[in-house]
Amino acid sequence: MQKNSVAVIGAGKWGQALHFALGQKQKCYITSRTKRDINNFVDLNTALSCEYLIIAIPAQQIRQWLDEHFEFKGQKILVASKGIEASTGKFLNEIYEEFIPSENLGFISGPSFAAEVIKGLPCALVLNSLNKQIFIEFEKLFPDFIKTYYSDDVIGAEICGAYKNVLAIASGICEGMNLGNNARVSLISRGLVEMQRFGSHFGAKMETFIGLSGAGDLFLTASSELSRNFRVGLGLANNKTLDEILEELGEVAEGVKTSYAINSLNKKHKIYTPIANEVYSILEGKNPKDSLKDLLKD
Ligand SMILES: NC(=O)C1=CN([C@@H]2O[C@H](COP(=O)(O)OP(=O)(O)OC[C@H]3O[C@@H](n4cnc5c(N)ncnc54)[C@H](OP(=O)(O)O)[C@@H]3O)[C@@H](O)[C@H]2O)C=CC1
Ligand SMILES: O=C(CO)COP(=O)(O)O
Repeated sequence: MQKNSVAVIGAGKWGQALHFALGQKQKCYITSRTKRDINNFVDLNTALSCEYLIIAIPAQQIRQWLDEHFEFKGQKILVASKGIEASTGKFLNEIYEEFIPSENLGFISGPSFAAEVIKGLPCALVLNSLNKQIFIEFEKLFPDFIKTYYSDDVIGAEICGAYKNVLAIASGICEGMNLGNNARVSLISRGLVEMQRFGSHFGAKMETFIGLSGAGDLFLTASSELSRNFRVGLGLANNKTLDEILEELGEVAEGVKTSYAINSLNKKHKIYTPIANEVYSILEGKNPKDSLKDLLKD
């Protein structure tokens, strides 16, 4: 293992933004499935030999990627994805822990559009780990324009990062239906309560939901067309098919698959999640106008 070396795995929008950010203080390698003309782009084996890895591949692809490509050699890992595995309902920390000891793992959360980070605009992130030493070591790698906070509420951060994407779809639908500011903010506020109810079932801490990981990332994603998930909602309200929307997007919108994961988890654990239920039903073909009526009377 190359001591003190840093690599990002996954050169999508977020991977490239993190590569830019981490490249400010030290050399930062990047690798991806598709070769790209980016500074310090290396092959996967070179990246995997680095001591510090930041992994930014979509949630649904993580298990297969870890299974086929990853070998644990003591690397310290920061997970940058946000989502829940649809086929199993597993949170990303649960998947990673099948391959890597939890003391080597950290999870990034908080409001952070890649398009702004890659311009060097200021932002604040939370680095969540059961092992504070992971935070101490990764914190030093981040540039001055990013303020980092520590939390040990890994499950809380995972749930916030995943759930807010589903709520962003709901908010985009609300915007696309021209329901007005009152409706959108009511939806976001009740969404926060719903996300916290879901999270507390799995042992997440209350304070995580009112901080950067919860309210912070939810307010950002559910109120801006910079969000891919919000744009999925706009498309659904405008009667586009999901296939058309995802084709136009050309990037991952994690809230779609995460809606399916939440739908099975809330049925299994009997958690009251009316907004996520309606997003799932709309993805399955329900008319958003009928969802609105049901949400108002429920
Ligand atoms: N964009 C943002 O603002 C933020 C995104 N995130 C999260 O980061 C994650 C990645 O998002 P983002 O980078 O924006 O998504 P993009 O759609 O821009 O990129 C995803 C990248 O993942 C790689 N990839 C896809 N499938 C596989 C696979 N099977 N094996 C290996 N690599 C694969 C692809 O690499 P290749 O092109 O080389 O094939 C692709 O470029 C998501 O979970 C997202 O929610 C979190 C915070 C902010
Ligand atoms: O997670 C994000 C910002 O914090 C990005 O959200 P989208 O994936 O909806 O663009």
